[in-house]
Amino acid sequence: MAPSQNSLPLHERVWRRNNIKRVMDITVLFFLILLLIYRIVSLNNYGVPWLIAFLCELWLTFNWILVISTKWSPAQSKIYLDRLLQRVPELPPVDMFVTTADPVLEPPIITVNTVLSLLAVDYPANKLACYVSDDGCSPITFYSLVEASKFAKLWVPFCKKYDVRVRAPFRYFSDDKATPNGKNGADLSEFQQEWKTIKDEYEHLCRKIENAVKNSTPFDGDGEFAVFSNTERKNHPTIIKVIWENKEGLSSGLPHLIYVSREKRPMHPHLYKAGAMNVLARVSGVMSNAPYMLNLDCDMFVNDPKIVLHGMCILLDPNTQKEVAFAQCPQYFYDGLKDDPFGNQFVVLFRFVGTGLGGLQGPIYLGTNCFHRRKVIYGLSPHDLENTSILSEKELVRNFGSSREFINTVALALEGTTYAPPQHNLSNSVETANQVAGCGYEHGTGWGSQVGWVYGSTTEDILTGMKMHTRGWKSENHMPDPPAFMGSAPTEQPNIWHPLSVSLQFRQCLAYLWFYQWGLRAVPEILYAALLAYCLITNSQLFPKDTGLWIFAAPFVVLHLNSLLEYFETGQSVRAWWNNQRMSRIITMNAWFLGIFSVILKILRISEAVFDVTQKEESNSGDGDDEDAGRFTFNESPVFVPGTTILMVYLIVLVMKLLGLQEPAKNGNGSGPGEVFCSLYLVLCYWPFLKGLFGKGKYGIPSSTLCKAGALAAFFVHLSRLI
Ligand SMILES: O=c1ccn([C@@H]2O[C@H](COP(=O)(O)OP(=O)(O)O[C@H]3O[C@H](CO)[C@@H](O)[C@H](O)[C@H]3O)[C@@H](O)[C@H]2O)c(=O)[nH]1
Ligand SMILES: [Mn+2]
Repeated sequence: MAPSQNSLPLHERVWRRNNIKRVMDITVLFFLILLLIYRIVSLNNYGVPWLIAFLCELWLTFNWILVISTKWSPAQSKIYLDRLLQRVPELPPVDMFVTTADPVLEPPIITVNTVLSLLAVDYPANKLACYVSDDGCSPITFYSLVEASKFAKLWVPFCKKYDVRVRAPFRYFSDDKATPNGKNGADLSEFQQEWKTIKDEYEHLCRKIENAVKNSTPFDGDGEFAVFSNTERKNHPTIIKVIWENKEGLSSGLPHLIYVSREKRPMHPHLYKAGAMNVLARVSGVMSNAPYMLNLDCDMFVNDPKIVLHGMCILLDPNTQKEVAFAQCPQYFYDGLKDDPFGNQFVVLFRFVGTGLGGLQGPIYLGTNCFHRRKVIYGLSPHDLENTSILSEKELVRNFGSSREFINTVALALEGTTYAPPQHNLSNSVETANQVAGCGYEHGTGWGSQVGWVYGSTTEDILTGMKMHTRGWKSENHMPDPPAFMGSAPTEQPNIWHPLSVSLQFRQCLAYLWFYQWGLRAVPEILYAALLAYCLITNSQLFPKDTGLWIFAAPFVVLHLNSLLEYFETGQSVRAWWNNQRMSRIITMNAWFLGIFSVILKILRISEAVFDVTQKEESNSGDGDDEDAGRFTFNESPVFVPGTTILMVYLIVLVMKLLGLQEPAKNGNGSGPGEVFCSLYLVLCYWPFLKGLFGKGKYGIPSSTLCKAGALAAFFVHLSRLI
């Protein structure tokens, strides 16, 4: 019997065939095991260096097993939008969150674009509310949003009328061609007329915001902005402003827009983004209490206007209601530099590890581009769903805090019986919202541990997602083409010191490090590099010279071929592959290596973690002919010391080898082609540093770094000759 229309799923997991990849992966594993056996068998002849090499290779093999297991059965979700539209008579409300933290590092115009792209999504506007959390407590950000909401009254109808795809105006207008999206059969000249008007309006908006940024104190004591006077970023009361309310509840109108700056007091912990998200959860709870949430960082924008509908296909599917906690879209960046010189695009990572996780319990939560269920954020686990008895009043207060009004909305959200938001207008709930956004509200409650975004790490996203997974929820990948969301690509080289200078808890750190397959690999990688240099200096062997050498060459070749194929499969160039290959060596041996250090310092309580917000840029010039765009820049940060040291050691070693300055080999076992090849490979990886040795200004390695690295390198060479 054919399934009735109503039992057809709204979404499905589609498994990808990947037998060729499996064969390749297993081949690599086979060679790695062969190599380990070879090492053990011949250990007696070579002593300690081979033992260390064996341990490093053991680690690599272990890591590889983890990788294979993650990638083994990739799956992706396929959604059926038409079924959703036919079947679901009433779409549920969705609350959309944007976080921003610093009006300087995160220019308001970027946040404005994120917000505009959200306000313009294809979804009944009376079901949407957009909340912007501003940890910068900036009147300029507020002002920009007020102005943006005025512009939105033109922008949103324009987008919908002409079915504009990219609804972030700075991206839309970066393409100078005024061509409509076709289908609507619109009158071309009418379109061009409107296009021109809207473009002018957008430029006007940009100018207003720029001016506000320039004259930084124009708002003192002035009406709406009075609340911002006498505030400091880290010391101010809660500020909540309803910038726009869709009072008539028009589905074709504009979604609500609410500005939220949570209370900050010097003695209260800031709790970073997780703190901001939890305040957003509560504030939206008392205002619109939508059963679903979408959250975006301020530098992401909607790239597919149907994305909220997509998200609902996954979360409303009757088959997943009891299983899927969240739907995660990848974090792609537009306008990355050609061939990804800094290896920060992660296309291959999302494609292979992302889909791999998609075939397991589901992708990790990336902190942005994600749809959540409110009740899961509130700590519900799948088996609580059967268990209809809802938490007692006392338990609710213990977990969620003492606001009665808020507790009532929590009870509704947990029951999930009704979509209906509280029937009142938003301004009536501002007072309660102020209360639940206070910095003392969470004291003694379950926020940050039992409920909400998890505290204790600035990678709150991974922890929060992990918590849901450990409660038994699944998650789904959603990777439409074109991508659902795009971010402003860091066109600078990544601030490679940043990832681990944040406060990671150790176990969380392990999970995080493993996931990106860098992290702890810094230790064996640095060891291996040191060992190789040592062997060349002392003219001893790390690799066999006879036919045994192929046992080492084979996994090296297959491993590289394997990853090269992944780049081809995702439509990238050899160059992009090599850049990423190189960057992963550099990042591992520099940033992660120092990161491990900082974690150790943190464990020993010697240093406190710091968190800085990543600099965001509004770039829309993707021109690849800017020669310096892909060039590495250096500064005096300690992060460049290990890399410079390694490069210097290898240059010394290669010169020694060339000039025959090595010690005479003991019993004829001198270093040979294997060692030389690997050294050349490493120098090639460090090419940007080599250029840095000769570069000028910010493109050159500063002399203090050169001195430190030089001293370390000389010390290393000397030490190697001693032992
Ligand atoms: O105290 C803070 C710090 C940050 N943010 C916001 O958090 C977001 C992410 O911060 P960003 O500096 O962009 O960090 P990234 O390292 O680029 O972010 C990645 O890593 C974070 C931590 O794992 C995730 O939360 C993000 O979603 C993910 O994009 C931004 O919107 C910030 O405005 C706050 O609201 N309050
Ligand atoms: Mn970011």
